[in-house]
Order: sequence, then structure tokens, then C-alpha cells
Amino acid sequence: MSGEAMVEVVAGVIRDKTGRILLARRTEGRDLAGLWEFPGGKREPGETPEGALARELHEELGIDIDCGAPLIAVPQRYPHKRLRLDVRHVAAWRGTVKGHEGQALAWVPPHLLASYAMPSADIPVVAALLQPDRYLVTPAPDLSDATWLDALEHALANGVRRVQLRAPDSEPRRWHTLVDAAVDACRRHDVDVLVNGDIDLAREFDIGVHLRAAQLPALASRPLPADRRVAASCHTLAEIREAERIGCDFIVVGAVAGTPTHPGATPLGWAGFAALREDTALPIYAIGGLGEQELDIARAHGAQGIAAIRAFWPGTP
Ligand SMILES: Nc1nc2c([nH]c(=O)n2[C@@H]2O[C@H](COP(=O)(O)OP(=O)(O)OP(=O)(O)O)[C@@H](O)[C@H]2O)c(=O)[nH]1
Repeated sequence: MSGEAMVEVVAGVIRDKTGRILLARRTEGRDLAGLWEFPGGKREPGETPEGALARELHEELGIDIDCGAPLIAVPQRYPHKRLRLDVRHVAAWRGTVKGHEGQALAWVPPHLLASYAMPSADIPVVAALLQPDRYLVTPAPDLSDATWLDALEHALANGVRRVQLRAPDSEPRRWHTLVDAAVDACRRHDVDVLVNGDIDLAREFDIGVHLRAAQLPALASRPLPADRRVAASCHTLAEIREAERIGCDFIVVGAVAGTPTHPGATPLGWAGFAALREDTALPIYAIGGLGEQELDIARAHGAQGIAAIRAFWPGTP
């Protein structure tokens, strides 16, 4: 990793009464000119993130704000600099929004954010605003099918919004029946569902696919159309580059902490996770010995959220 200094940037998610979000366009002559961004700027020495955001939004837009909760802090490497983009919700603001530095402004409905060209650090920010922060990976159906489906229903009722159906050693016919029932349950809850590894099964059920890193080199491009999710599990920067090459929508990276299922593996730790995060714009779920209680620390290191088996599966310790 380069020792080049990290520039600390803070930006705000400002909403109007209808829920639209404010973007500002970077003016000509600046780095990344023409791209849209969340209003904000560099922290000055001695400033808190909240203080820097209040100052920047006053200078750039003429508004006074109450800083709200952190959304995500994204470490990102650009060709000539490294920065950490610390994005805060703006809880309340007063005044009339106006571009005081000649910048164009746009109030954007959240579902249209992804259609604005933005710097790469903003890709994970938009994902953090729009996509689930927990990604359940199902355990193998060791007990009865009914027990497994019942646990899935409970996880969905508990608010899991994205699921990877995974059963490494299941008998194919039994797995097909279970996938059928699980997809049905996920559709009833309007939950995003992917199946591990099996592209044909994903096509048959018209769901997403979660690829193993070893599957990536053989694929020329993403195996499913743009409206079906393609994800991958990655452990190294080389694997992340493969996921980018085929056009994955998001990835899972780990193991961040130690896990009983991989006792010999050296965990990445949060610093190792953030170092990989810096080199890609893909949304990343952190996995490996993590649960709901790590969501805040995950977001503080640029993760979309947490992927887990045990932590999100009812009835497992
Ligand atoms: N405010 C803001 N800055 C962002 C976002 N995404 C992103 O990569 N940045 C980068 O964070 C830095 C913000 O610093 P700044 O707004 O004070 O920019 P500047 O023109 O003075 O800096 P420059 O010297 O890099 O051109 C810029 O390098 C900008 O490209 C974002 O969503 N909002």
C-alpha cells in the first residue's frame, strides 16, 4: 500500500421535502470536472467532520445545517491522490440552496442517482443509500427442509433484504426443490435473491448468481442481464479485478475477523479490508466472523454492510 497521505473529505446527503437528494456538478478546471458529487469538501486541520461539513455547505450552498448520522466513509485511490470520502446524512437545513461557486445543482430522486456520472468514491455511497446493508448466506440444509425454510422465513421477517442461497454439498434434486420454495419466499417479501455458483439454476429461476472467485477467469462477461444481480466472493485484489472485468454488481470480501469455519486462515482485519476497498469502486460486503453489531464499523471502513451465515440465520449460536 502506498504511504501517500490520505486527503480527508466530508460530504452531505441533503434531502428536500419530497426525498430528492442534492447533487452538485464539479466546475471546469478542477480535478474530476463535470462529474456530479455530494456537496462538501476537504477537512481543514483541526476541524471535526461535522464542523467541516457545516462550513463547506455554508460556503458552497449558503445553507446552515444540523449534521446527522454517518452513512459511509469510503477510502479511495485516484491516479494522483488518496482520499477518504466521509458521507453524513444532513438531519436538517435552513436557508435557500444556491450554487455560490458557479456549480450546477440537481435535486435527484434516489432511484435515479446511479444515472449521474460520479467520481468512483461515490459508487459505494450511492449503493449504501439504495441497497441492503445485510446479506444473508444460507447454511447447508442439514436438518429437514421444513426447518430450513422456516428459518429462512424468520430471517426475512427479521428484515434481511438480500439473500444468497448456498448449499455446497446438497443433493441436486433436493436443492432444486428447496431453491424453488426459497425463491418463492423471497419474492413474497420482495427480497433480492441470488444462488451460489450455479448460473443455469439462476437462469431457470430468473434470479441473481453469486460466483465463487475461481469461476471468474472462465467468464468473458457477466453471465446474466443487467436487471439480474451478479456478485462474487473475493479475497485478493487480483480476484477483485476479475469481478470488475466481468461487470459484477457487488462483491463479498473476507475473512475480516477469524471464523470457526476457517480456523487456519489469517483474517484481513479492518485495515486490510479498507486497503482493498481503496482500490475498487465496487460495493463490498465484509464477511467472516461478523454480525449486525459490526455494521457501523463496516460502514466506517467503506463496506456496504455485512454478509453472514450464522449471524443472520435464526436458531444458530
Ligand atoms: N465534495 C465531494 N468531493 C468528492 C466527492 N467524491 C469525490 O471523489 N470527491 C473528491 O474529494 C475532493 C473534495 O475536495 P474539494 O471539493 O475541496 O475539491 P477541490 O476542487 O478543492 O480539490 P481538488 O484539489 O482535488 O480539485 C476532490 O478531490 C473530489 O474530487 C463527493 O461526493 N463530494
